Amino acid sequence: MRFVKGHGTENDFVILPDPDGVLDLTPYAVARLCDRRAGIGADGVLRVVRTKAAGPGVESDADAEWFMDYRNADGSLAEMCGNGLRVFARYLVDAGLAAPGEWDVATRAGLRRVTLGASGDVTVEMGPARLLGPGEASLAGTVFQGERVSVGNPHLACRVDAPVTALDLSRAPGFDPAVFPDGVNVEFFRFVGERHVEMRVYERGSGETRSCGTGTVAVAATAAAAAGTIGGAETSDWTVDVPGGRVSVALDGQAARLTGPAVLVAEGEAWPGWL
Ligand SMILES: N[C@@H](CCC[C@H](N)C(=O)O)C(=O)O
Repeated sequence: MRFVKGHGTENDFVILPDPDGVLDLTPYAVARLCDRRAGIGADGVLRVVRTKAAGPGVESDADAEWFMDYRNADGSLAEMCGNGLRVFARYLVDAGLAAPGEWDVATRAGLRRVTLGASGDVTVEMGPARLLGPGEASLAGTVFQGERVSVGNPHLACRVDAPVTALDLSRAPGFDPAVFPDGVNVEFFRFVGERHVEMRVYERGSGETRSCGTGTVAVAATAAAAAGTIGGAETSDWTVDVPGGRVSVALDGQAARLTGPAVLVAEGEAWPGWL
């Protein structure tokens, strides 16, 4: 099994080229690949498959040649992955499977437009960030109030006043499964300047990661609402600092564009029989 390793602001992925959809990618295989001691190590897997070969549940006539089949490190499926999509697009261009420019990628959350050159940052149209009202999560006995946000996948963006480095994210935040029946990605963010926030995230299915693209959009939308710059015609550009680097989020009403790096670091072959 051939693989490529890449990351977007240190949210890292094992990329599995599978253009014709022949791989039997079980949750067990994903978890083994993502294992940082016994496997290759990653926050998730990006299977690169032609939309028409992607199988049940994916519209084969979708107006996109490629489907991003994203899996969390524990093997679970997720609807969307913003950092993963930048890395996915960079892989397609570097591998000669797509030309630099603008085109759509199919995801479980629908089509997402990517824009990229032959090198450099990648921009992704993230679709709407829907603010769904208040919610809460607990961390080491402390309850944090936040905003529930859908960016295709579920988020809870909690504003804090202290530096986010002070938080203990070694354990999963607690939440009410009746409020989040499909689980939730929990972000903690703090304003550090005008339209500038820092955040940390505990991802559903992957644990604490060094960045989460959909999470940065959830945070920017929540921060913009707190600052009174969302919901109207007004646009706002946000800088989001994460442990793995920095991304920008441009908001226009509910629409969001995420821009940031996408880096491919290695390619290889899984040892025959290992999985
Ligand atoms: N890291 C991703 C989000 C991956 C999916 C998430 N863990 C979920 O289960 O919804 C990103 O960059 O958006």
